[in-house]
Parts: sequence; C-alpha cells; structure tokens
Amino acid sequence: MDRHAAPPMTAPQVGVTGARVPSTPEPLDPVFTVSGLTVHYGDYAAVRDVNMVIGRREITAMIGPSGCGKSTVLRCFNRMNDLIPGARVSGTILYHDEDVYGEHVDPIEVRRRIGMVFQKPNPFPKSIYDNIAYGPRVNGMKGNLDDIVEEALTKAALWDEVKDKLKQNALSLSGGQQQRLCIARTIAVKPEVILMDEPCSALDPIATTKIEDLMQELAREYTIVIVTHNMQQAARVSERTAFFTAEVDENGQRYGRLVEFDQTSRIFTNPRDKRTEDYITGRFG
Ligand SMILES: Nc1ncnc2c1ncn2[C@@H]1O[C@H](COP(=O)(O)OP(=O)(O)OP(=O)(O)O)[C@@H](O)[C@H]1O
Repeated sequence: MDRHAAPPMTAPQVGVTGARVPSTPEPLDPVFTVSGLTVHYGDYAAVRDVNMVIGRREITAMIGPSGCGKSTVLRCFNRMNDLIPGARVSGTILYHDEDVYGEHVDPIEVRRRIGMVFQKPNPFPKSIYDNIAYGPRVNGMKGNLDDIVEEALTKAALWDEVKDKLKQNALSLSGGQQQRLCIARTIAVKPEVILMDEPCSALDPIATTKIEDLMQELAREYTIVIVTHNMQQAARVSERTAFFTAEVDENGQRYGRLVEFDQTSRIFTNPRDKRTEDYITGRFG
C-alpha cells in the first residue's frame, strides 16, 4: 500500500483555549473513508451501513452504549476481525485510496501501518527492551535497535521512567506504565494510525490523564481512533466524534448503527440528532 505523503490540505485551526478546532464536519484530509460498512458475526449483522471519514492527524472518538458496535467497527480498520471466526465485513474501507480488504492487500502489513492498543495492557512476558524491539526485529527494520527502542519509549512518555531498567520484565511495571509500553510497542514499527480500544478503562485517573496527554502529543504525528465509554474523555481529547447506538430492526434484531458524526464540540454542545442529545445528557444509555 502506498503511504500518503502529501501534507494536510488544511491545518487544524487553534482555538482560544489552545484546543485544535477542526473547521468542517467531515475531515478534508481523509486517511480512512468508510462506505456502507456492515459487519456480520455468522448470520447476525451486528453493525450496519456505517459511513464515516477519519481525518489525518486527528483524534476521532467513537462513543455509544454497550453493544452498539464500536469495537467491531474499530477492528475493521486494521482487519483484526479477520481473526474472529464467523466475522464477515462488507462495504468498503479505503485507506487513502486503497481498499483495506482488497484482494492483494497483506493483512500483516495493514496491521503494521495501522496499530492497535487494547483495553487491558498486554505486554509480552519479556523485558521492557524486548517488548519494543520485537516488532522492529520481525519486520526487519533498518537502523540501530537501541535508538529505535529509545525513540519509541520517548514518544510514549515512558523513557525517563524505564531507561535504567530496560532488562526488567515488562510485567513488573504499573498498569499505566504497561499501557504506555504497549503504545511504545505500537509506535516502534512506525505506523501511520493508532487504534485504541478503551485504552484507559483499566487505569486509575492519574494514569488516564497521562495517556490522554500522550494521545494529544501523538496526534501531531499519528492519526488516532479511540473507542471510549467515557464521554468526558471523548470531549477532552478528540476533534471529531462518532456516536453509535443500538436499535431494533423490523425482525426484532438488535443492531448497531452510526447516528451522528461531527466535530466533537458540536456533538457535545449542539448535536443534530435527538438520540445523540439524549445520550450525551445522560437521558439514555
Ligand atoms: N466475536 C463475536 N462473536 C459474535 N458476536 C460478537 C462478537 N463480538 C461482538 N459481537 C456482537 O456484536 C455486537 C457489537 O459488539 P461490540 O463489542 O462491537 O460493541 P461495543 O459497542 O464495542 O460494546 P462495548 O462498549 O460493550 O465494548 C454485540 O451484539 C456483540 O454481542
């Protein structure tokens, strides 16, 4: 797949609060263009007809009640659903101009370019150093491995805390440190996009703040898509928000759908859809 090297057509404006304020409902510099995305598990169409665009170097949040398909959609961006027996994806997801599910696309390469951080930190039971070095080694990346490890840990705001104990087992780190290690591990293989599935739900408030600060720092260089149950978190960190909900079809089947996708500031202050308003004001879900 060709990596899109063009600079963004429009730089995000900087608002009075210093927050990055996007200028249009839809990003002008898409990394992903999702059209008519439907995901089945066996015969069950869990999430249907999703259309959205993910902007380059933006943070896009996906929010909504449990079971509405947020994680299912997130896993489509890097073909993680390929690993779930019975999962079937229809519609298209363009990564720049290339179909992520195209016939000749290598899912391993997709997952290198589009990394993922999970809800529960999942370091390998190896040293801190080897956790980071693993990806670059198996990908045959050129360059000095020590430098690659230091750069990834520095970008993940963990270097100062671990530089004197790189040989220590990663499982000896705190939960928040383990999650930053997993982010460093993702960064080490030089992705363009980082997908995050509830990355703070297992962390305390201080560790959560560190990850949120880190996300904003990383968004200078990476495109980030985050699933979160925490609406305040979506409001704090993201430029755009997609609100999903679960509805029941004419056959009594519950399914997930995207209700509204817009600038985060608009979703949280002046949503277009009553269902979004009910959710963000706590009247539903
Ligand atoms: N591996 C699977 N096999 C079968 N059904 C699944 C699988 N994963 C998810 N589902 C179903 O798909 C629907 C959407 O689930 P998904 O986990 O994507 O929702 P979610 O919005 O991320 O939920 P939560 O916020 O609780 O994590 C649910 O009905 C769920 O039961």
